[in-house]
Amino acid sequence: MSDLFPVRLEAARATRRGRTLVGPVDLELDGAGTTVVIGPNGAGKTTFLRMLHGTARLGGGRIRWNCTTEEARHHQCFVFQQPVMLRRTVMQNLIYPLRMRGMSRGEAEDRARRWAARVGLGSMLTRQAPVLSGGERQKLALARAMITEPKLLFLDEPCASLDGRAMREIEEILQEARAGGMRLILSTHDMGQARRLADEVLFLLHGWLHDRGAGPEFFTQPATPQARAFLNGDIVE
Ligand SMILES: Nc1ncnc2c1ncn2[C@@H]1O[C@H](COP(=O)(O)OP(=O)(O)OP(=O)(O)O)[C@@H](O)[C@H]1O
Repeated sequence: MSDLFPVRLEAARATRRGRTLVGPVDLELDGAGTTVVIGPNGAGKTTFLRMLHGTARLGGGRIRWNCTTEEARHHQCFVFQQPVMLRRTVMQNLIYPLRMRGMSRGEAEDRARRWAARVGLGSMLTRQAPVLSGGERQKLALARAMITEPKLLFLDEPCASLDGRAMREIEEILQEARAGGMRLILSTHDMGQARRLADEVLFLLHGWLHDRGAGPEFFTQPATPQARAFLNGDIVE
């Protein structure tokens, strides 16, 4: 299997009913670290992630992975802001993607136990997923995505419904995954989280990639006045 990266977006546009929601975007992303996508409400962060993942309609331009699109999709997972759960137990939710990939039940259950413990759901394996709290569901969604060891993980506002402690736990898991070589692309409204996690920042505004920078520098020296205003907490129009 060739690596997924670099991935190149060439005038890529996400459209819906003839309307451009994001783009055109020209961008090359390489294969290491964490890219954090920020921007005001409605700027297009979710749509941008979905366009890269292949679940938002590409209305123009191209996205070229360093392998076939099929291979690239096979090695990536997406954690949605409102995770969709099977109406089954935590254990069944965790083993499902592994069983789909042909893993034996015993091996899948072992791995599910390890991951449940890792995200703090070790005592909830027999609980029905729909009765979990928002934060627990978010952790289950993360574990269910990471359990398949994707090379690339998209996360849309992964900590939106979490308290401080849960957020720290999730960030630790993400940092570990990154250290282990998993490529992360995530959106967040939380600038503290963006600073803690970002190797690279993409700033979107009105569907445009407005600014881009390496993590630490972006936060101290954003290139555009709009990004500066956004980081200052001003209203950006
Ligand atoms: N399915 C859809 N149909 C029509 N318009 C859509 C659809 N999904 C998103 N949009 C529009 O596309 C634009 C970008 O939305 P998107 O959810 O990607 O932004 P966002 O930056 O993730 O927003 P937020 O921070 O509020 O989650 C918005 O104007 C939104 O209303």
